[in-house]
Amino acid sequence: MQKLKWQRIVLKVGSALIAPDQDGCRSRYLLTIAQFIVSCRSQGIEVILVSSGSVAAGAHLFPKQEQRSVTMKKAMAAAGQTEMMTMWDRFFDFPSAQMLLTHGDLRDRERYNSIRDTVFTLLEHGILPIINENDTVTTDELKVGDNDNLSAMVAAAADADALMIFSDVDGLYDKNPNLHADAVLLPEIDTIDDSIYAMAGCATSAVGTGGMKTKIEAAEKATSHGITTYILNGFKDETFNRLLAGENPGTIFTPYEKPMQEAVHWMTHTANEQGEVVVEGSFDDSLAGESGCIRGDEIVAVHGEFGVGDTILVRSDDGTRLAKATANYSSCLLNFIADNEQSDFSEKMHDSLGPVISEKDIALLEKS
Ligand SMILES: Nc1ncnc2c1ncn2[C@@H]1O[C@H](COP(=O)(O)OP(=O)(O)O)[C@@H](O)[C@H]1O
Ligand SMILES: N[C@@H](CCC(=O)OP(=O)(O)O)C(=O)O
Repeated sequence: MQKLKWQRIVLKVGSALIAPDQDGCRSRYLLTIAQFIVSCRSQGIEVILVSSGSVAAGAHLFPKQEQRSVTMKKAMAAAGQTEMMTMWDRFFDFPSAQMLLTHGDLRDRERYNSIRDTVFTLLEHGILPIINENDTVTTDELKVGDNDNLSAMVAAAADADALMIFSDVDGLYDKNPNLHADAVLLPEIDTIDDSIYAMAGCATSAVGTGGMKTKIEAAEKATSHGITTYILNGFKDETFNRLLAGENPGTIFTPYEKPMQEAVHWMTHTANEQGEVVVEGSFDDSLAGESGCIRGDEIVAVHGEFGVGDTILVRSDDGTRLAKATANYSSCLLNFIADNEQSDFSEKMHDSLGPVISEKDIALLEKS
């Protein structure tokens, strides 16, 4: 076995691997994944597991005809999560730790930092973090909604160098292989653009969420942070043998040559904007001015409610999304400045508090 090049990897395991018969957890596929985790760790690679499957694992505890409602799925997740953790834990002779997260946690910078600290501390002590979305507490507003995107956010937070998404197909095909017999597997993707998204269809299994679309979104998030991303078939032993031999058994997405810095990546891909400011004219006029920041008197309108430190969207008055940024002023104060445009209040605020947003806290978005 050759020495693998990764230092820290995130493995994402889809529901179909956890509960292939939709009748509780099965060890059939997990045993091979667990052996892969053990092999990686024995080579000194730090592993973080993002495990889907709590809903699928818990389903058998509830009557079939009642399983459709959101409330019932939350109950299935609560019961299935314990079953799933018990199953994982049984495979290892080292400790594992459960972390249940929501998008609400990840997009709050303090909670995000706390998640990072916990992951690093667990890894330092040889404990395997096993992460899932906290389905029982999430609302539409607070959830990531699929573990592909969650795993990419986790990989970025953990500064991983590879993200491996184990699913029920060999990788990304030019069209859904479960619907088209002539679909062709794409072994390597260098650039993720609309043509790649156009190939992605929905999940066709009863337990999957998001299909290929969310896996490509995850690959985009991860590769922009310099993380090599794979989509792989977790049903096949061959996948793991080939990975350990240093080969690519599925689809590999190559990382950006110039990855985003961690804080900019978080702002772009994880933080939700709490509100927005509209600035006059183009990006070049407003953001790249001589001070490299936005001043109160350059703001045309303020939408939503946000406080100091919240992430906001900067939009130009023609609707273009220019950037995400950390607000140095609250929406309340900005509205006051906008309402008192004629006075010298804005100038005074700028002199005393500094710019509304400053260069170091801006993540530029592509012009659309
Ligand atoms: N272009 C494509 N290439 C491969 N699979 C695709 C494609 N488009 C849609 N799919 C579907 O995506 C499914 C995998 O996604 P999903 O069911 O959500 O898996 P998981 O539970 O592992 O997250 C495949 O079983 C397949 O039906
Ligand atoms: N959090 C959910 C998994 C959601 C999800 O993304 O599922 P999958 O598409 O199988 O990775 C659960 O544990 O059932």
